Amino acid sequence: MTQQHAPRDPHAFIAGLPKAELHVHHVGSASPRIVAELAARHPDSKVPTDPEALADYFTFTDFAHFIQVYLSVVDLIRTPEDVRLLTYEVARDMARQQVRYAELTVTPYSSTRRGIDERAFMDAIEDARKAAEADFGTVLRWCFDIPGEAGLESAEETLRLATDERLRPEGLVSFGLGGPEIGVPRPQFKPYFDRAIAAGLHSVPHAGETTGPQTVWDALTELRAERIGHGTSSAQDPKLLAHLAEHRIPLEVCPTSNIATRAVRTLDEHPIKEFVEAGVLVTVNSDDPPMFGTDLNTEYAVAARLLGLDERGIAELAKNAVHASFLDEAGKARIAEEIDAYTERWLAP
Ligand SMILES: O=C(O)c1cccc(C(=O)CC[C@H]2O[C@@H](n3cnc4c(=O)[nH]cnc43)[C@H](O)[C@@H]2O)c1
Ligand SMILES: [Zn+2]
Repeated sequence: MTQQHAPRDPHAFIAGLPKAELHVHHVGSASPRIVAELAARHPDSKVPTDPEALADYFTFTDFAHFIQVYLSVVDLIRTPEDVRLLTYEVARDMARQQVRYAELTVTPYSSTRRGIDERAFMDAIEDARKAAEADFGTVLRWCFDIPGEAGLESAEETLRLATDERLRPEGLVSFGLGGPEIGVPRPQFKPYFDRAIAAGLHSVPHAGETTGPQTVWDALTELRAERIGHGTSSAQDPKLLAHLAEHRIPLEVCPTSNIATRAVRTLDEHPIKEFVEAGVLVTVNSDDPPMFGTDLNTEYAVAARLLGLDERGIAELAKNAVHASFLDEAGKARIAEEIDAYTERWLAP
């Protein structure tokens, strides 16, 4: 990606730019409006509904605190109708930001272990996916992730839900691994990723978000990662950066998330520029946008500032996500052409 003079104010350009998002969590995308609606359905919850109190509740002392709060929102989702509402409304919020395609990370284990029937869960996400595509034009695909800290039982269960022909949803494209990394070594999940890959799923684990570059190497060599969730600590290892660049393994970079969970101290210390300078394919993502007080458009503005990009550079960044996606080639070409046409219209005198 070439770096240029930063545009005067990139926000308006970004707001209308067609985009793809590759790293965004299902429950972590619940807006204050959705949280309030779910809390009204289940008034015994400890999650506040008042937007100001919620912003305070979504201020994290560290990554472990973030996961604790995240799970309290997971506890709000109790019925298949909750799942459907959440999914459909998340797609509505994406469409408002001109997101044409998103791979949404869903943790089915967290819902089925809380008592939601597995068949009803799959039907709810699929029903919402189809309705969202018809109503908003946003195409959703699923990444089912293992909540690693919940142990190998959660890996086995996630694999079963992802590969059982009677359950596996049509929109499922990939298999992931999320949650804390400290004390959760990646290699133990190799047999599950091997079976998921054999069943035709792409491998997209989180790695190097809260631990060092060895976790990224493990994700590549043991889990056969095709993209890396975060990969922030890759910046500490020049050989790893060269490997990522040479093998065209994209990083799913989520700048504001890394600050909110205190994985990185400040935005100016974020290594996104080092990734680009090393030739790594960078995609920009929002992770858990309302929890981190952000959205995808804001993440593009942050990346544009850190990388010194003008409109064409920002459009290139948007095309990186399209190329790194698991959409078919015709679908990729359609969105890439839309991005080019939008950019040319914007820059026309
Ligand atoms: O659901 C449970 O019962 C459960 C039990 C033990 C541990 C867990 C988890 O660790 C769930 C973590 C959950 O967090 C999601 N997530 C959202 N954002 C991020 C992120 O930035 N980095 C890593 N994980 C993230 C992820 O989808 C996990 O499934 C659950
Ligand atoms: Zn994530």
